[in-house]
Amino acid sequence: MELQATCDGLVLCEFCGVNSESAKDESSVLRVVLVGPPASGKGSQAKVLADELGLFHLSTGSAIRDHMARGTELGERCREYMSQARLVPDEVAMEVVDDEVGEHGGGGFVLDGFPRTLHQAELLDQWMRERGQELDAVIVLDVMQADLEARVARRVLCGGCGQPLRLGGRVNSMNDACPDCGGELVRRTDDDVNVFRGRFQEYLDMTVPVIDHYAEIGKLRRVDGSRLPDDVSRSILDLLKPDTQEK
Ligand SMILES: Nc1ncnc2c1ncn2[C@@H]1O[C@H](COP(=O)(O)OP(=O)(O)O)[C@@H](O)[C@H]1O
Repeated sequence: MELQATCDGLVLCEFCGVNSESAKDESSVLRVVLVGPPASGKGSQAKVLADELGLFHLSTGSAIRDHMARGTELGERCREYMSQARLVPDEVAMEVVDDEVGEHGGGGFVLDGFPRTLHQAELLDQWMRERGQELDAVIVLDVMQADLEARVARRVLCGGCGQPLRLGGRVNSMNDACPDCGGELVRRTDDDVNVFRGRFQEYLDMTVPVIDHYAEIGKLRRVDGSRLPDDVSRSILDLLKPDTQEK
C-alpha cells in the first residue's frame, strides 16, 4: 500500500483515499518502552504516559490474556505458557506487538512488558529498523527488591469492582469492604511472596540484559520508581520533554 503525504501534513492512502490515523507527522511521534521489575508500577505509569502524551499503550500481558479470553489461535498458543506462569516464546510475544502496534501505534506508543528478553529487544530493534523507525527512550523504573516485596504484601483487589487497593491506604485489613462498591477484598495469586520472588529472579536473569543493551546504545533513562506514583509520572514526563519538544 502506498501512502502519500497531503498538503495538511496528513497521509493519504493511494487506494482508498482515506487520511489514516497513522498520518500524524512522523516527527511528532514518540516511541517509548517502560521496563521495570514486577510491582514497580510500570503498568500504571504506562497508562499515565499514554493518556498524557496521546500514545497507544500496549501491555503484552493484557493483550495475551485478551487473546485467550477471545479464544483466538494466538491465545491458544499462549495458554500453556500462561497457565504455568512461563514467558511465551519470543517470536509469539513479537507477533502480539506486530499486530497491535502495527495496527494502532502509528501515532506513537508506549510498550509495557515488552521486550522482556534480549532476543525480544533484538526482534523489536529489527522490526523498527524495517519501518525506518527507532525508539526514543527506554525508561527503567528502579525499585529495590525489599520495597517491592513490601508493596506486594500490601496489595489487594476488590473482588466486586476489580479496583486495586492497598492495605494501610483506603482499607486496613482483608476484612474491610471495598470503600467504593462494598465488595469483598481478595489477593492476586501473583501477590504471594514466593511467586513474586520467582518473577523477580526471572526479571534479573532475562530482563536486566535488555536494560544493559539499551544502555549500551544510549537509549536508557533511569527513574526512581520508589516514590509516590504522581512524582514518578512527573519525572518520566520531564525526562521525555526534550523529545516531545524537539519533535
Ligand atoms: N514480553 C513477553 N514475553 C513473553 N511472555 C510474555 C511477555 N509479556 C507477557 N507475557 C506473558 O504474559 C504473562 C503476564 O504478563 P505480565 O506482563 O506479567 O502481565 P501483568 O503484569 O499484567 O500480570 C507472563 O507471565 C507471560 O506468560
